[in-house]
Amino acid sequence: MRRIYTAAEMRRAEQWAVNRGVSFEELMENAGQGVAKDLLKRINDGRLAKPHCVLIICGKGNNAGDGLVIARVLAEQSISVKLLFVLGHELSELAQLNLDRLAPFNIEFSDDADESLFNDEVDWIIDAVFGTGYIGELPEHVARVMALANQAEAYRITLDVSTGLNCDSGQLAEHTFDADLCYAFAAYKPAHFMPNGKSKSGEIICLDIGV
Ligand SMILES: NC(=O)C1=CN([C@@H]2O[C@H](COP(=O)(O)OP(=O)(O)OC[C@H]3O[C@@H](n4cnc5c(N)ncnc54)[C@H](OP(=O)(O)O)[C@@H]3O)[C@@H](O)[C@H]2O)[C@@H](O)CC1
Ligand SMILES: [K+]
Repeated sequence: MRRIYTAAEMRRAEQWAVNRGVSFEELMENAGQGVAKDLLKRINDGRLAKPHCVLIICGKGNNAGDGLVIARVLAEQSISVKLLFVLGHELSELAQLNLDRLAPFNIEFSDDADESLFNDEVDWIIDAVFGTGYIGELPEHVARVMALANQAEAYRITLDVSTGLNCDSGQLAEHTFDADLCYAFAAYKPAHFMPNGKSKSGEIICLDIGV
């Protein structure tokens, strides 16, 4: 059955899962591990080339937390990972926990969205800035980073929803992340089926994360 949840319905479903005994931490781990597993499968069966370098653009909420789980799994596979933080370093508790777990790995961190970060070395860009928690307008400096990501010669992957796209209304900001591949967590979001949202999501895969 195809589930389509708004941001509010998603939060309720996550809370029910937690009430049944799954932790938020496990849900995040399942989300990140699920994405990494699918990406590694695509490398193994030849649908994607193994990347030399993956740039993960992180916000400060749990969407960033998912990205940081993926960073760990890719680093464990000896894939070079760079992290760019665009909303500062005051992260959600779970994002911080997963950032701390990257300490044993040699991962470059930056909060300077310099054009040189988006060079030819980067084969994949993962958008972990905003998911279902995005409200209001896309901050100008984030829009600038998304524009650089969209111009880069890289394969673009987004987590849950493309940054700049409102998952409930389908409203698009200028320079919304233009994904080739989108991983929706637990359920599709309404915008995935709206023309605006479809145009910025690429192939959409819905992953079961235990919700
Ligand atoms: N919950 C769970 O168990 C699981 C959740 N999962 C993942 O979490 C995602 C939802 O996470 P989330 O709720 O933390 O929101 P997210 O999209 O990361 O961003 C919110 C942050 O951005 C900020 N912000 C918002 N709008 C803004 C704006 N216009 N301009 C500037 N800032 C703005 C806002 O900050 P605030 O304004 O509140 O200070 C807040 O800090 C979901 O899509 C899925 O990927 C999975 O791991 C599975 C388990
Ligand atoms: K995202």
